[in-house]
Amino acid sequence: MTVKLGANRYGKAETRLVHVVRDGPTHHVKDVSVSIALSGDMEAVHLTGDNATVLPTDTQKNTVYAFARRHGVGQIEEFALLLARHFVGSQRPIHHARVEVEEYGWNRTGAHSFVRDGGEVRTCVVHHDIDGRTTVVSGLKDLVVLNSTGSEFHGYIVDEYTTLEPTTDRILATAVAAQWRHRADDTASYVKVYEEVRGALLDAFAGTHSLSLQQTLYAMGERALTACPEICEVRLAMPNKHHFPVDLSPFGLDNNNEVFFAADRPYGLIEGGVLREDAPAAGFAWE
Ligand SMILES: O=c1[nH]c(=O)c2[nH]c(=O)[nH]c2[nH]1
Repeated sequence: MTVKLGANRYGKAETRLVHVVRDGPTHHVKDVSVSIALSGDMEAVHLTGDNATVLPTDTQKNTVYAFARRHGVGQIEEFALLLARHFVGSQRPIHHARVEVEEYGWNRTGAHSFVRDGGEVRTCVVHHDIDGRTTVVSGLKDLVVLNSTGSEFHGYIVDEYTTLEPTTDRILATAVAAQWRHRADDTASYVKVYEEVRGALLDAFAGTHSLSLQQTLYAMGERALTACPEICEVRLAMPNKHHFPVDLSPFGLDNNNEVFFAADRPYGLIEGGVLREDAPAAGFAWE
């Protein structure tokens, strides 16, 4: 039987880059996912394992981060063109580059605070029993927020397995899942409460200089309870969406907290409730 190599391509998929442009206290963020597929003289690597024409996918990923530092991201079409031309122009065996970029939009909620466009889900869970007892819990999930500064994390336990470096300036990002228990089932407008809680959560996230996501969580719950007399308890679940500064020193570039790898997993998961001292018993509200 004779066979031959068919169509092929290879590259680094879904490099998650967050680029923070610091314009004094006002920051701008570009949040993109870059997928590269290269093709060309790739017979030998497939047939004999000779890697002489292979630009490693790891290098492709590094190029994305280095180009962000060097040129900025700008319009995604321009960034994609820059990368595609670079790969084909700099490596003779590479004849074709496909560069796909997805950009995730962020709306400003403060000088260095942002909320992700759309995607947020409104929720509720109601119980009612034969004895006439009723509970209403409303909520939201997938409310993705980011502070590009104003977040520190240090002073934690250090044991023989700790490698995390303390930081006084990191990105703090999370997808907020919040649920709030209505004091009674006579809330006049659930939409109004929703808008107020959402606003309070966003304000507290943007306005809290954070020493931990736990502290920010508590501030958000407290702000929601202060803003809305109709509710008596807030429960929050917030994944710590880690953003790691990329080490660009091997490419002769500095990284002043501007170019980040946005990791999707694993993530810290911070959960907690805040309730009024005089909150009525929850009963089956959270079941
Ligand atoms: O805000 C944080 N809380 C933690 O408990 C934690 N743990 C960790 O590794 N990073 C962080 N960040």
